[in-house]
Amino acid sequence: MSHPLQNCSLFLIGMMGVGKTTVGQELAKQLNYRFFDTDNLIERVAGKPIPEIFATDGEEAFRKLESQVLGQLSAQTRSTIATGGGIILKAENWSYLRHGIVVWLDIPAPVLYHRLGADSSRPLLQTPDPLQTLQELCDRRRSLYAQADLHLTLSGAEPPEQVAEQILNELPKILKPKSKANTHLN
Ligand SMILES: Nc1ncnc2c1ncn2[C@@H]1O[C@H](COP(=O)(O)OP(=O)(O)OP(=O)(O)O)[C@@H](O)[C@H]1O
Ligand SMILES: O=C(O)C1=C[C@@H](O)[C@@H](O)[C@H](O)C1
Ligand SMILES: [Mg+2]
Repeated sequence: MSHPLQNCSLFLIGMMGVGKTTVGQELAKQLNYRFFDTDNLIERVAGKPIPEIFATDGEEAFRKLESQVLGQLSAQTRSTIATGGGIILKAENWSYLRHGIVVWLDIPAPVLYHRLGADSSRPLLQTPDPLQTLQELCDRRRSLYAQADLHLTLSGAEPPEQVAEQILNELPKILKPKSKANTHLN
């Protein structure tokens, strides 16, 4: 039976710690899709971990690599792609994200803080008050994340399998009305 996705790729966006990597892997398993992670590919291209890229080359250089990696991935079909939390910052990146369906995972900042704990692999959170930084980043980025095709508001208590199922259940709602709406327009 063909899935309504029709081989289209899924891009997961959202703040660091929302579970883009974890849920992306689960979705790939359920859909029999390939899985890619921009953060992981950036580290492979640069030959060093993200905190080191930020420390030695700067955020600007990281963002450049991020766009390059996303541009290459946008040519892929049948893939779930976990993106970095800041992928939504550049307009250029949206032209790549629009090659697939964009899903925003949205979890309150305090839950993200609890999840990430003392994880030092997120350079933007190396501040005196990481919870406040997370909250400010969430607030500043909200209108950009909101450009996604699908918005999942989660409490953070849902296991990854359930989040993946919820995405798959909601996809037909955003895929079908599009063609129906077009028919109504004629
Ligand atoms: N649904 C979930 N329930 C509980 N814990 C989760 C869930 N999803 C992810 N986690 C945990 O939260 C942490 C962050 O998850 P993950 O790395 O998938 O987030 P991310 O969105 O990819 O973050 P980043 O943008 O920094 O790459 C991990 O420790 C992961 O095991
Ligand atoms: O939110 C962000 O800007 C980031 C999130 C991570 O996924 C990494 O891409 C990097 O740490 C930057
Ligand atoms: Mg990730």
